[in-house]
Amino acid sequence: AFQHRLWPEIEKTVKQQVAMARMGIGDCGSGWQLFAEDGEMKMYRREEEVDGMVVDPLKAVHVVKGITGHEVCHYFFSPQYRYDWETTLEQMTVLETISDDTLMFHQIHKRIWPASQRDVVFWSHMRKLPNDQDRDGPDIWTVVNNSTEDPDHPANAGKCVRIFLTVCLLCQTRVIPPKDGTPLSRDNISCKITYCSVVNPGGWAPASVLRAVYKREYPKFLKRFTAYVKNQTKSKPIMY
Ligand SMILES: CCCCCc1ccc(-c2ccc(S(=O)(=O)CCO)cc2)cc1[C@H]1C[C@H]1c1ccccn1
Repeated sequence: AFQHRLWPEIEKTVKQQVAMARMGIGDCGSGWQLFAEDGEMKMYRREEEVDGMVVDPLKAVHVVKGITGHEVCHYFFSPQYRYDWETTLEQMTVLETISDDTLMFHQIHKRIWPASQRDVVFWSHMRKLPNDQDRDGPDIWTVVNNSTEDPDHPANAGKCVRIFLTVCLLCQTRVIPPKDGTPLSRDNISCKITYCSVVNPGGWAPASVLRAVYKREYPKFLKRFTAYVKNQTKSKPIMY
């Protein structure tokens, strides 16, 4: 297939991000601290600063009944649904359709007082991965979003401060076939979701403001997004 200029970077980043997402939290010695918990959802962060700016890596793990990894990645990747679940989104533009599973976006997010408004340009790639642990187990699906440059959208040219991010959504479907051999239903499936993100807020913002924003926004985002996928899929055939 035609090699897009970004393809080598996409390949490398996807492999790297999937490997990191698959690594567990490890023991508390690994620096991950649990900062939010809600039922099956657990959110961890590491406190890290680059040039005095908070860039705390985040890792969330969640198990959601009744949906598959393919469905979670489909609704996360596809632009037509994003305004339904991404509450901090003010504007989203698809800059380029690189292939049917790879898009480039420009997003302007709502201003969060007292910080200035942010925007981001990133490529987004969705992929099915072989389940190398359990050969005949269901596939693993992932979406990786990674900041990139776009000559038509130079950083910090307008009113927004450009942020930089790397996000990996890794989904493993679990199927527990019913004993009595009846056909599979959504009661027999669940999805283990691992969401990893590192956001560099671009221009300076007070560490206390950023950490408060993340503490509020990330749990809200993951709960709202997964509830959205359950609602969208509940009366549709299962997409494996
Ligand atoms: C002073 C705040 C500076 C940072 C503002 C900001 C910008 C982008 C983002 C962001 C951009 C993309 C993604 S995604 O996972 O790729 C999905 C596609 O939208 C995710 C989060 C986050 C935040 C921070 C609000 C915080 C926040 C945290 C989770 C969700 C929403 N908002």
